Amino acid sequence: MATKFRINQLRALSSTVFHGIGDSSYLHLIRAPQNMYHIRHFSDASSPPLSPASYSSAPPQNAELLTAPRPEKINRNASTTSSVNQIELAKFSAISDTWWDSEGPFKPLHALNPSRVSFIRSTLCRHFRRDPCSVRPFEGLKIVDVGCGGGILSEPLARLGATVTGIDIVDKNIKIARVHADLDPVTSTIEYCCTTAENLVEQQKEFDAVIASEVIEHVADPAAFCQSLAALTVPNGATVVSTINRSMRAFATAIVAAEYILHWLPRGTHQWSSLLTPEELVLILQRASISVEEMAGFVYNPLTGQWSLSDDTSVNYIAFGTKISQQTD
Ligand SMILES: C[S@@+](CC[C@H](N)C(=O)[O-])C[C@H]1O[C@@H](n2cnc3c(N)ncnc32)[C@H](O)[C@@H]1O
Ligand SMILES: [Mg+2]
Repeated sequence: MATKFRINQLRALSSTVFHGIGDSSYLHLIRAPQNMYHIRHFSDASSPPLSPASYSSAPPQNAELLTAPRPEKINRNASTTSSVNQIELAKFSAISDTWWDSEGPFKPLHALNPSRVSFIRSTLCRHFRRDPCSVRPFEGLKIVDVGCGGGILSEPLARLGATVTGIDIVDKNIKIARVHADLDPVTSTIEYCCTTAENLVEQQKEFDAVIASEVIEHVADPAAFCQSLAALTVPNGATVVSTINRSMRAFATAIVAAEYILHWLPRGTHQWSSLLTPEELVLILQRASISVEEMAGFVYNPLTGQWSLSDDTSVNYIAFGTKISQQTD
């Protein structure tokens, strides 16, 4: 049974790629214009959308994750810090005064920013029916930037008109984000808070769009983290997650080259075992009631030193999903 039909019409226009992911779910990734994939979920393996031969014969790379039991629902009244990984936080705390040094340890995030803002702008404009040519297309939208760090992404979102809340568990990051945002009256409207997504869930906060960029690979429990992101998203709202693929190419480039050869990032920034493949991310978001509808990769051009959007999700990628409305009896 297909759980998503909205993008049916794209099938006629685009080449299709199928991935078998586990015993009971399939993803149908449809190559679409603008270097993006559109995604359909099939939850019944007994009636796949095309012949089984269309599916990848390779087994899922992380079968144990794909077959893991569904995470418990977040208890809004319980105090939980399921996303906090103290070792990861110590890494960010150690380099927190370099957030706005575009040649420092966060250089890759500065370089990535135009491409991820472009993806977020186009997907949110489509979803919320905003004019992408408008100067402030996000006017009136409440957005939370979860794991905002120094505010590299929060600031352009505020400039696009959104009412932005930036949260991060490292207090030093929030202080630096605050000081930097206050340099410009437009970004000084950002509300920064040292907290976690699960704490905001406890406070019953909700946002039109929830963004967690380059954070999920640093949290203790990605599935519980996605549950929190979903709980923070209003029904029919948007959730955007970007991260690094657990592929051999990502190991060679994002870890070996970036950390050990080019020294873009401190050694040990990323743990191979903490990375998620796009299929795994789509599944855990789906289990959290977020239906991923669009995905894009980021590719780095060593000649220009710039990143751009691509259909190559083998290293860095970003996913846009919508919160499935719960049916009430
Ligand atoms: C690689 S940085 C990304 C910063 C920002 N999203 C960006 O892309 O520019 C990851 C950030 O997530 C924060 N973080 C990690 N785990 C967190 C958690 N459980 N709750 C909130 N923030 C967290 C870290 O402190 C760090 O600032
Ligand atoms: Mg990272």
